[in-house]
Amino acid sequence: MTSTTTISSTNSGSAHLAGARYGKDKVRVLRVVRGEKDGRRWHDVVEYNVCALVEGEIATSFTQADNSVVVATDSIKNMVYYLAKTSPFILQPETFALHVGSFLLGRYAHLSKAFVDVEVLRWERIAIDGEAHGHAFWRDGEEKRVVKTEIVKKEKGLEGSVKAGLVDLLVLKSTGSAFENFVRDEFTTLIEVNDRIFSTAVDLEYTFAGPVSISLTPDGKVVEESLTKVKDALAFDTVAKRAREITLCTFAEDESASVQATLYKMGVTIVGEFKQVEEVRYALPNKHYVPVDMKYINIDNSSPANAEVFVPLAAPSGLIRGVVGRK
Ligand SMILES: O=c1[nH]c(=O)c2[nH]c(=O)[nH]c2[nH]1
Repeated sequence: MTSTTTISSTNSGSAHLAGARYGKDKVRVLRVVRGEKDGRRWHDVVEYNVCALVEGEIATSFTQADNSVVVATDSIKNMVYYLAKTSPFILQPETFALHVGSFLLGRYAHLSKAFVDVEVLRWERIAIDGEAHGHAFWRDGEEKRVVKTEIVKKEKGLEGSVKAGLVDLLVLKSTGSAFENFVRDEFTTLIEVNDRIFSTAVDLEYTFAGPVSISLTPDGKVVEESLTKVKDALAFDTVAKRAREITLCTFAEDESASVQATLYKMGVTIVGEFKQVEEVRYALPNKHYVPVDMKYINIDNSSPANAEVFVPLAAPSGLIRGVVGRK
């Protein structure tokens, strides 16, 4: 049996377009900034995955097949490349994201909001005899720095809000972690341990206080000085570096009573150190490593003191989320 479906503008009933946003995702770009240091080549490279979406007076492109309001996603991609070449902020992902969004809104009167996310891939300088190389890099793991921006058109200029953080920072400690005194009832099979492996893939997001203002010239050009001001005021790179250090240091040093308790300490430290950070959010999967039961060969590999051989459990994993805000 064959069936056909007819879609016409008359059969929408009480349905309506409740939201509309579009753009280009996974715009992959590597930028080289060539320079010199002490008479030798000194290059900076960044590799970004950019997602740039817009909202505005675009409803008719959905409801009436009206493409006259559509800036092609292909053109949005080309604008990302254009700014990767020309933006003075290309090496600073938060400001670059704000620049891309502001550029789109400044250029097109019918667009009112932009959502620009950037993932930063880790290219670290290769060290030769302890000295950083000028133009050779290695991929230092799959961890990514992430940036999420929202730019909104206001009567005068633009307002931006910024969240940033990191994902997939894999960590493991072989002691200094316990889990005791939890609820015990007929569903409890887990034994209490005062020493266990703690491993997680850190997903961290911090929200900057805002919104920040970004200026446009009367003909819609982004005033770069206004972006410089935002960059300097919020110190994006310092926060990124310290938030990562605080996460690693707290993870390593804390005598952890639980993932929950360690997460809270990390968040409190970041909020305490940076007044421009309003909120810190972590999602920490508890990547379980289970001691192998070796009773079959009369070996104790299970008690915390003797557990040395472990099996990583891919699934299930715990998942602990927490948000630390400012009072
Ligand atoms: O740190 C932990 N928190 C939990 O909530 C939990 N639940 C569990 O089974 N193991 C753990 N570990």
